[in-house]
Amino acid sequence: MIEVENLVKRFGSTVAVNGITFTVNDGEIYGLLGPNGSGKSTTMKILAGILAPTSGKVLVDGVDVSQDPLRVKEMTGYVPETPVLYESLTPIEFFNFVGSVRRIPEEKLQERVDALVKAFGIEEYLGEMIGSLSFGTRQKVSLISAMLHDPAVLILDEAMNGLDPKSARILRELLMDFREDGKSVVFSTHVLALAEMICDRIGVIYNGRLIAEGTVEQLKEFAHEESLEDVFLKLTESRDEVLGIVQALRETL
Ligand SMILES: Nc1ncnc2c1ncn2[C@@H]1O[C@H](COP(=O)(O)OP(=O)(O)OP(=O)(O)O)[C@@H](O)[C@H]1O
Repeated sequence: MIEVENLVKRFGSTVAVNGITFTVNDGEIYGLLGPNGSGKSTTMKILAGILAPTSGKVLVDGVDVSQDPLRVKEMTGYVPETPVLYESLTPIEFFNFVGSVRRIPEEKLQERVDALVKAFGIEEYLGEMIGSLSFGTRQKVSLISAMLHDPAVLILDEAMNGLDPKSARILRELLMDFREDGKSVVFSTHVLALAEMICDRIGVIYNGRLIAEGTVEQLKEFAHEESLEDVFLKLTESRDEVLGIVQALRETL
């Protein structure tokens, strides 16, 4: 379970996260939606113990991320928006490195590496340097490394980026199993159809604030709209702007 209370993050004069409160229950996939620069990645980095909040509280299974970020990192698997990987290692060397840092018993590590590598179909790249791999394959390496220690919580920042349809489906199925096992997932995406498909609840972030929260049906009701896209555009005050831009383009082109 993840409890976020009145979270604030400032970078100098920029308020990236401005008093966000939400809870992700055990066995729940929580989607974070919001326009570019609205504060999703910053929020997720704080949840993962990567970034310290300016103020507010984050508890992961009752552990305060400000007081014990190491414990939170042990419980959490985090996939950043841009994979941070060692370019000169091969995937297998990287998985072994992650295994030793996370102190995963040898046998368990081997078992999980084998299963996840097979699931994402990257067997043929295990001996290549990570720096030489395609974007999608690097994303798979990042995903696998985040799941090796069987975390109780997964923080996935646009994790479907670059995945082909087969791998995207496999990740979706894995997330369903994750939910079934009572774990918590925070999932950001710009692909609204994907959010609709996998998220139990969605929080809409705009200008660092959580402006709406609920199931897709609740959000549609709240915004009096029929599609999640219209809900999103209305809540983030983008719809009139989109119409204006399209109109101007039509007149010009
Ligand atoms: N390290 C940093 N230093 C200064 N400003 C930052 C830093 N990280 C993020 N910001 C700013 O904080 C705000 C929120 O950024 P964030 O990356 O959290 O947005 P986002 O919702 O994840 O955007 P996107 O959808 O484009 O990934 C932006 O104004 C961004 O420029």
